[in-house]
Amino acid sequence: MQLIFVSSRVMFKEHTKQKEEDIAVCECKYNASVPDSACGERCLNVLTSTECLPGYCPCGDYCKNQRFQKCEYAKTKVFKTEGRGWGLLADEDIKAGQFIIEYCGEVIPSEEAKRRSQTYEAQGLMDAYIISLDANYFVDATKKGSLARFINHSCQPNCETRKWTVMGETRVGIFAKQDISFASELAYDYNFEWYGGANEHNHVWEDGDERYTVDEFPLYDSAEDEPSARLLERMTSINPESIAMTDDYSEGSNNRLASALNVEPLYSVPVEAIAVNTGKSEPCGATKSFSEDTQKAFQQTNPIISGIQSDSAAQSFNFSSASDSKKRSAQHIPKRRSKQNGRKQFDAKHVAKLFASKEAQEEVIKYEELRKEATSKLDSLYDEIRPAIEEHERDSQDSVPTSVAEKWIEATCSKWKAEFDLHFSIVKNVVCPRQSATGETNPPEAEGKEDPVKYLTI
Ligand SMILES: C[S@@+](CC[C@H](N)C(=O)[O-])C[C@H]1O[C@@H](n2cnc3c(N)ncnc32)[C@H](O)[C@@H]1O
Repeated sequence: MQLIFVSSRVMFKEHTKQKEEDIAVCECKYNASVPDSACGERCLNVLTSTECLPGYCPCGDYCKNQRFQKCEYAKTKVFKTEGRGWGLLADEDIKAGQFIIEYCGEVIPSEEAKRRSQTYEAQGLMDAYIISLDANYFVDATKKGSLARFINHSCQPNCETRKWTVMGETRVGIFAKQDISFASELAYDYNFEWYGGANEHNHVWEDGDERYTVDEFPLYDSAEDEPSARLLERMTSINPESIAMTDDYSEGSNNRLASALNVEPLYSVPVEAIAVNTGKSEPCGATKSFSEDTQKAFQQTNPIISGIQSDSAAQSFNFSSASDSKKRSAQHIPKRRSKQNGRKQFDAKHVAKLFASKEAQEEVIKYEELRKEATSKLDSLYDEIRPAIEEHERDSQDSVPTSVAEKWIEATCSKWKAEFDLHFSIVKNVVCPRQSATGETNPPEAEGKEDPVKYLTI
């Protein structure tokens, strides 16, 4: 399996041989009477989520810190769930913290992930199998992957994803969050609650897609990080379109089944060998079907699973993987900003002149000023927090400090609000025109006799 995994990397990403001086060598000494001595919890490499390299670890063959390399997986089995397509269950008792399986697939750069996600979406594939790996790469388990691709989402998961450095490269593993008993369904939190719903704009694949208005919008990682009700209220009231959800989720199940059967596993388990547990109801309750909203949110997004939860993310905000493709790349941030700046703008002063009433003109100009102010505040805030964002890029971590993310949300919301107010004011004055002093509803001197109504489409 490892070989295939590596070869799949070669398709898009050269496997770079680690330089000798970059290899992390721990200081453990194997002691037969202390089993944990050979790279257990206190091993320096384990503490930094880095696997020891065979031939370099002082504990030699006793080293216990090569789980990805040696594919030390727990026993698992694919089964048919009710309403969630295929799922994966524990085929033995699993201990809390235990490495269960690596999330294998084709390692592809973000541009390729973007292209594929669009293709899968166009093909009607509703299941999401693409997850972010690091700043620039994604793992696509749609066509080739390990059994980890069958693990479903749960908001009360018994597993979690963790990133490890193995031979100098980042890899993603599924780990038990708690003791898991035999026959329990495995599940982790896809962490997408902000992905497909209110933050559908984080589906930022389309460079030319002007539907989405927010750049570098930090996402919340866990319940502890929930934004204040005030912010949420502002976000949803300002951009109601972004939470509009459509489509019926149930249609996805056929595609799910087809895709499960078409899968080309990297794993050596033939698909026919998959145990199909049709008669059984949900084995453990760890995974519930998505709520209606979540299902719709899922369907609305392209097939990309949201970000991998990093160990350190507990008190931090998390960028979603979908948005990661752009957000995480240092080159992308300025590019996106210039795109944002180059977005079709309109001249509010010119629009204001089209109104007959002085009050209407003043109101539009006032809101235009407020919009400019909010935009420039957001721009200067960007410069202020840029080091933190870039640090995040370098680390390839999923998190930026909460304080930075909060500031960003606040400023972004203010900008949204200012834009909304401006647009609202124009629409209101077009729909309910105030009369000018001369009793006219349109300005006699309107340049070129433009129709103000056309600005409604701006
Ligand atoms: C990584 S796949 C998981 C395996 C998938 N169930 C299958 O049959 O191949 C992710 C997809 O499974 C479905 N899924 C995952 N968790 C779910 C849940 N709790 N309820 C409903 N569908 C779920 C969604 O379609 C999602 O895009």
